[in-house]
Amino acid sequence: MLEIEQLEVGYGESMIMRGAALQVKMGQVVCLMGRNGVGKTTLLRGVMGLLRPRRGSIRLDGRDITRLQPEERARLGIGYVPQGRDIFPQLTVEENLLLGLEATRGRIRKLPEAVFGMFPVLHEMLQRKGGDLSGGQQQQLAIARALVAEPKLLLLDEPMEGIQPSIVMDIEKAIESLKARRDMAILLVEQSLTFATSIADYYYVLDKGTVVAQGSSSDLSEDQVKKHLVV
Ligand SMILES: Nc1ncnc2c1ncn2[C@@H]1O[C@H](COP(=O)(O)OP(=O)(O)OP(=O)(O)O)[C@@H](O)[C@H]1O
Repeated sequence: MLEIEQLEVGYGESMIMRGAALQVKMGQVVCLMGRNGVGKTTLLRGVMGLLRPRRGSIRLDGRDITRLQPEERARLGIGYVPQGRDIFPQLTVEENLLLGLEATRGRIRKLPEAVFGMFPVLHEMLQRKGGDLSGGQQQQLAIARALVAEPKLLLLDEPMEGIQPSIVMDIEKAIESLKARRDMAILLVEQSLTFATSIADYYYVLDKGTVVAQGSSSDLSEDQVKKHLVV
């Protein structure tokens, strides 16, 4: 459903990704790994259209989206949860979630109940300001805001980073339940070997602007992690 070929993307003249190729199939959870600064976030931003690629192509369900604007990609069903719980602290939880519906341009008008099934705390805190939530709750809100638009491809940038263990478990469960539905593909940046081997189907390791290792997550071994990921 997502096919990236020979992608070159970066900032100004500095190309961070230099020929990355990867695929995510419908129903799969694919884990993007690599040392700090190798360009995992840059790749996700390229897929969302926040950075314009210099070369290469990005296809969604066979359609070339390489030149489309982020809003158009959102409308085609890409949801993006950036690193660092990018929610609006002054708006209520409900208002934050309603903003997530904007991407659908009226296709979905009501917040889907399934999101509250996944993160019940958000239902309890609907009228609270986003800024009053704990870090982990804000991350749940950021994920829920992407989910209300019912994306078919969800991009998650280190959703578990710096979050208390109980909420990490909730987020892992949410990802598992999304995977079980088999109507969504998930591409996420995550460094935890346990997560990669337990929930993800496939992994890619990035280094020096390209993919240096990939395979089925069940084959991901500690040796490979040491070889590619430990500084
Ligand atoms: N706005 C920017 N302008 C210029 N260079 C940038 C910008 N953002 C990131 N970079 C550079 O791009 C490179 C890749 O950064 P990126 O955030 O994609 O890496 P990452 O693999 O996601 O790292 P981390 O795990 O630390 O988040 C880094 O060298 C970084 O300094």
